Amino acid sequence: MTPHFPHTESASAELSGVSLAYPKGPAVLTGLDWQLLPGQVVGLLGRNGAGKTTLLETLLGLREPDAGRVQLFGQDVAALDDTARARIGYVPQHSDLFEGFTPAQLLAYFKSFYPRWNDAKVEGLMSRWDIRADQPIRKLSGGQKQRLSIIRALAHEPDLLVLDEPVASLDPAGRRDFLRELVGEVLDRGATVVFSTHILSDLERVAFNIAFLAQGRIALQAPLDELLDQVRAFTGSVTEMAALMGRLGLQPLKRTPLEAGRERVLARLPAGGALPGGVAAERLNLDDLFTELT
Ligand SMILES: Nc1ncnc2c1ncn2[C@@H]1O[C@H](COP(=O)(O)OP(=O)(O)OP(=O)(O)O)[C@@H](O)[C@H]1O
Repeated sequence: MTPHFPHTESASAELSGVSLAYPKGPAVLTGLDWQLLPGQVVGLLGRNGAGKTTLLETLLGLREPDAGRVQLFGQDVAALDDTARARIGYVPQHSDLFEGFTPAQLLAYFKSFYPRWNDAKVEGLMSRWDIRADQPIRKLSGGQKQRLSIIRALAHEPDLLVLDEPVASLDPAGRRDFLRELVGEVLDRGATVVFSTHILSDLERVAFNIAFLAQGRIALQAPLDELLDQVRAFTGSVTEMAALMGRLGLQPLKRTPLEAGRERVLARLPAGGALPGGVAAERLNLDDLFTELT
């Protein structure tokens, strides 16, 4: 189920024509367009090195693109005012928490920066996620540090929450609880949550939007249940495939040449669209989609 929020609200994040290459390095983002709306939970999928971290850092204004425009809450990311800044929460892939602080000291420190801070939420999560507030952070396990970093990012109730591989060091129970919390954020307040992950099964638990990053662009973004329902693989000769795509009015998402002049074409049927009789097509699961689209 996709929650609906008023259309008048502007995108939480909007990237247009964003390109970025590292000095002497590869082109990572190549004319990328992306829009994140209030009320969306978006899982960002891409292979190792596809540029997920680079994309999230660029979205947050931590990296300056070579070309294109990044706007958060309708403001240019390079010139965000303090109010807009306070609406962002970020959990980097490797959090640098102050190891000598206790969690209580760390949270008190961050609290001082934000006009809004939900103490009840912090206390609830600290006890549910089993983090002692009064021992030095360096004594926490990797998973506990990651949870603390997530609590820090949720505490000021951000309208845009960006998490880079947040579940990597959480155990399966921790991941499930964490995902529930994320979805709660969205349903409660219409926040936007975007996170990168490699763990496909996590995405299957909740009706997330999935964005596939490949060749420097968002190849496709849609609610997972729609993708599983609508994306099909067709196989036939190149001429048959071209005729079929034309007849059905479909845009190929991916074409893979096969032997003997045949090809496999991935395309997305329109919502509620049915295939005409006699046309065979294969459904894909999330693993297949990941392999084909990233
Ligand atoms: N600081 C940097 N300088 C030069 N090249 C970089 C830098 N950071 C990343 N890269 C390169 O840019 C590409 C994208 O890296 P990035 O970390 O954004 O990918 P990713 O999708 O997050 O990868 P992973 O899933 O492995 O975390 C890679 O080829 C990487 O080697």
